[in-house]
Order: sequence, then C-alpha cells, then structure tokens
Amino acid sequence: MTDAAAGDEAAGSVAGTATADGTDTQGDASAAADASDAADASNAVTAPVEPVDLEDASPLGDTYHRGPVILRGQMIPKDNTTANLLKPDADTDWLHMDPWRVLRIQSEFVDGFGALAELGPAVAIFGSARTPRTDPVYKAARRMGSQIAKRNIAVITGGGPGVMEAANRGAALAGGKSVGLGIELPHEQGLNQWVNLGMSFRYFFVRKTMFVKYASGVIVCPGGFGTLDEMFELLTLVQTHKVANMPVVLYGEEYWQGLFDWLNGPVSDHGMISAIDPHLVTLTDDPDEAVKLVTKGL
Ligand SMILES: C/C(=C\CNc1ncnc2c1ncn2[C@@H]1O[C@H](COP(=O)(O)O)[C@@H](O)[C@H]1O)CO
Repeated sequence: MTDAAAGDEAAGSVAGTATADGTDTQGDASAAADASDAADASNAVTAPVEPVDLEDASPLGDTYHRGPVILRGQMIPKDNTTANLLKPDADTDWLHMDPWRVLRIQSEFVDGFGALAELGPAVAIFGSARTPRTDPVYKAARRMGSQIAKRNIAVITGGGPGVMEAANRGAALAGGKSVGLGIELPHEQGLNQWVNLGMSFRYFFVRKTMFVKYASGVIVCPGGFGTLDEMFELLTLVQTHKVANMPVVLYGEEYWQGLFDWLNGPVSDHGMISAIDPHLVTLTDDPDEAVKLVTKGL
C-alpha cells in the first residue's frame, strides 16, 4: 500500500486522492463535504457521512496529484516532494541541472539590473582582449574612454584586458564611471584594475543584455569573435526594433572596411540584408570624432 493509500484509508474514503505533498483528501464525490469539514473540523466528527459514488472510483486505485498531472497505480511515487525537500542530499547532481540553472540565470539578471539601474547615461566600448598596451588602438581606446568620461557619461566595457582595459583606464583616470561587465572564464584574471563599478557574469547572454540595456551608443574597436558577436548582436536587435536605434561607431577604418564592403556588396546583393543605414554605422579613424558621434544624443 502506498503512503497515499494509507492516508486515504485513515480518511475513511474508498477512492481517495493524495496530493504531491503527501496530504490526502477524499474522492471527488465528497469534495464538497471535504470543504465544509476543513472549515470546521469538529463538525467532521458529527456530520453525516456522504455516500460515495463507487462508479467514480478509478479501477487503477488512488489518484495522486502533482500540479496539473495525475498519477495512479504504479506511477505513484514512493516518496513525495516535501520528503524530498527535507531529505539530506548525498547526490548533488541536481545542482548542475537546468531547473536550478534557471534560478542562477535569473539571479544574474537581478544582480546586473540592480548594479546598473542608477548608472545614468553610458556608452559601451567593445574591442579585442588581446590588444597590447603598446598598440595605437590601445592609446585611442584610452583617449575615447577619457573623453566620454569627461562628458559625464559612463564607459562600459567587458572588463577584460586589451581595448577594454584601455577604455576603463581612460575613464577612471578622468574621474568618471568606469564599468566592467566581465565574464567568468577559466584561466582568466578577472576584471581589469581600472574598473570602478564591476560585475562578473557566468553567462554571456545575460552580460550582453546589460550592454544593450544600459548603453545608448557603442564604439567598436578592432577585435575578433567576441567583438564581432557583440557588434552583430546589437545590429540585429536594432534592425528588428528590439532596442531603440543607437549610434554604432566603428573605430579603425582600414580594419573594418573589408567587412562592410562585403556586407554592402555580396550580402546585400543576395538580398540577405537591406542596405546598411549610414546613420546607424559610421567608420572613423579619429577617436575624438568617434566620441562626438557616439555621444551625440546624450
Ligand atoms: C582571451 C583573452 C582574454 C579573455 N577575457 C575577456 N574578458 C572580458 N571580456 C572578454 C574577454 N574576452 C572576450 N571578451 C568580450 O569579447 C570582446 C573581445 O573579444 P575578442 O574575441 O578579443 O574580440 C570584448 O568586447 C569583451 O566584451 C586574452 O587574454
């Protein structure tokens, strides 16, 4: 006999039901009597017993409810959710399963929104994690970070090395808000030392949401897959009107020209994109012009 059945017997029901909690109720035919019994337990002793319609009883025995799902016979679990909750875990596999992961993702969104809600106007600077400090692009990114901060606009980067460090460095040394939204990567050192408001994310997609939600313009410096991913995500969201139109400035004409020739050439000729709005994406070699363009509406 299952726990559920044992509970039903105690309740004096022929075809009782058991909840996922392991608390038992009587069968459907006596549901109304159940409700009034619950309202006044003392009446339950003296109230006349309602006749149970045996026709309604399942030949499979008790019904076990788990939310909208019902289980009968051999499908009824031997334990119940409350017992599972209270049971000490020898096996921790559940920690790595999707339902639990959903809560971690949710908490990352909550932390991110909480950290950035009062940031104010901001511009994101994307670019390679590998740019050496001696590279002219590093110098340019540092200048752009500084110029943006001097306009009282926060600078948001991926918080890593290379272009990210340069932009954060410029912003922090200019006395501005220098935001680093880092990503947890094995063997990586974490946020660069020039970040004064930082958070490390486990999930790339949560972190990308933060860039898009809190930046009102973006400067894209030369970079690889990470930079391209961030730029194309933004362009896709703008194109599909999921986010408001915002200036996207590509720093480094020679570096980017080939990609945009290809987009405006074969990709457009095959009808895969409509012509790129020249107001949306601008290429420049001048860090000051990049800053002017990206901060125009702020
Ligand atoms: C691979 C190296 C460092 C990785 N560390 C990163 N930290 C934070 N953000 C990163 C990192 N790597 C990539 N990103 C993000 O992508 C963009 C740069 O990627 P790319 O492939 O180098 O173009 C950047 O905007 C970040 O948001 C080397 O030490």
